[in-house]
Amino acid sequence: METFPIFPSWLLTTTLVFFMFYMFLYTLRSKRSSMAATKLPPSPPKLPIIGNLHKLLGKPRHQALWQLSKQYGPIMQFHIGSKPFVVISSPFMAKQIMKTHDHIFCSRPFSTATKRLTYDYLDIAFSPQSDHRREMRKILMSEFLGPKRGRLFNQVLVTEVETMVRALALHPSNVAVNLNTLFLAMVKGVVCKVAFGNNYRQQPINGPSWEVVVDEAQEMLGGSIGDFFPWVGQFIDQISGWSRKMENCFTNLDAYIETVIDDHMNQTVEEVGGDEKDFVHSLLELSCKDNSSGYRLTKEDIKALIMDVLTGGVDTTVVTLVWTMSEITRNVRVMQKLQTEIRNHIGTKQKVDVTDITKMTYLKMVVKETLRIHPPAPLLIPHECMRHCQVGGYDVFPGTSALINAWGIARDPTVWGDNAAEFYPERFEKFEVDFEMVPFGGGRRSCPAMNTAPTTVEFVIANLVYWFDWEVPNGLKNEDLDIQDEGSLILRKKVPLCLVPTKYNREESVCCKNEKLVV
Ligand code: HEM
Repeated sequence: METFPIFPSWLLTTTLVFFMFYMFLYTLRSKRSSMAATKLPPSPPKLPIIGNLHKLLGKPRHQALWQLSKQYGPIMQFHIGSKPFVVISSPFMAKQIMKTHDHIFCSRPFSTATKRLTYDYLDIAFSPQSDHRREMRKILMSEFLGPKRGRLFNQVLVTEVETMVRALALHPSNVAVNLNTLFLAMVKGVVCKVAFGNNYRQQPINGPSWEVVVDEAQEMLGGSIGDFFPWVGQFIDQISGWSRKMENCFTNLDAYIETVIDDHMNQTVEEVGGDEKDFVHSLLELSCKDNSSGYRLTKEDIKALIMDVLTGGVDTTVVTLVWTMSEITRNVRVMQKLQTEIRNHIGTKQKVDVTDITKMTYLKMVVKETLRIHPPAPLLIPHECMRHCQVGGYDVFPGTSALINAWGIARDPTVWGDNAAEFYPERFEKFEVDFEMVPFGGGRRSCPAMNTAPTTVEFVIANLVYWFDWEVPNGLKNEDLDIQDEGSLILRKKVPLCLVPTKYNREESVCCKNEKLVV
């Protein structure tokens, strides 16, 4: 019996064969035409397995990528192992990523360390885009960086800076001070006192010191072999000891944060005191009730927020202070002009107030110029693309990470002129900045402290150059100060900054060595 009486079987078979052949041709054609329509950014030739990794060998990443961008253009496709990147090297392309397509490039890539150190992506800085992350960012802005905490922040900053200035005034004459150590103690003091109520210097944490653990965490956040070479890389992470080191680092930091939270939970209402509430007190309050968006913080959320403050807030500020002092010391003209501005402004007053800073225009230009020439995060934090889009006429697909070369863009002579490599703060008298320098990133993932952090740096620098003159030790000229850098996630001065302070004698307007300071 025939199955389809009005359709003879030979006709059915022939139709089916033709249909399948047509579908095959159609698929082939559409595949070809979609390939032809896809325009990927230019890319250096890749090697099997490692991709373009070999192109990064022997030089810091931001420098190697900047060099390659000269050959391949302001948007360049790049592979490290199996992971695709686009490297962004011009203000126009940076604007495309952080403004035009900000809603598409506002996620972050996965990595083993970011997942672990952020309590499975409960934080702000390293988590993929989500409603939870937006909520966390709002909380940090209102409870730590906003005006609510402003009074306490200024109080603590002034006290810590006065302590630092007093210590410097008592320093033996002609002996160099290690400013890296000094700045770290001061910034840590400010951040910890505003966030936790005290420095927690004495708190026991298992194993290495607080500074070592935070340093290690930052190094780990830069990525591991396993992030770029699944399977083999993860195996290497295991046998090289990286995974164990990361686990130890997490355990140490978590123990520290746990101590801070438990101490706060054990405090009585009287101990807390209305005006003196710190960041952790506020977070704990938020964990007892829904906030205006109907969200209630968990203990893990609080830990992730503290982790962001520790890993994001301390080192970046210290590095900026070190670079600012380095540049003004080696640029004697800038130092003298800055001292004149500050000393004229303060006049016969007994001290520098936070409010004085707003009127010091040259000081602001000096800090801005430092952030231009030494952006602490030279490639920012990668912005991950969430869906297909076109950037500068090229296709970029989801899962691609954008590395924005803040370091290269801010030194480009085609943008900044022939003196791009020179430390010249006066350039900002005329230059209106848009995406020509992005030391704080941009868009939804920009640094939430971009308005407050420069003020902290300005206040510290104003005090240091007001109260002291600075010299490079060992008879070297100030102009010869070594400013080599190192690092990938954070770009630091390679050798610690050691300088000799000489107290400024306000009465005689001459310098006399090592007098007691009246602050
Ligand atoms: C001079 C000091 C600072 C510099 C140069 C700096 C720089 C940066 C940069 C480059 C980013 C990445 C932006 C991007 O990917 O587009 C960032 C993100 C971030 N910074 Fe800062 N930062 C500084 C101070 C601080 C401070 C004091 C805090 C606060 C506690 C902080 C908290 C954060 C957080 C939470 C993020 C993640 C933002 C997000 O992904 O939404 N930073 N910072």
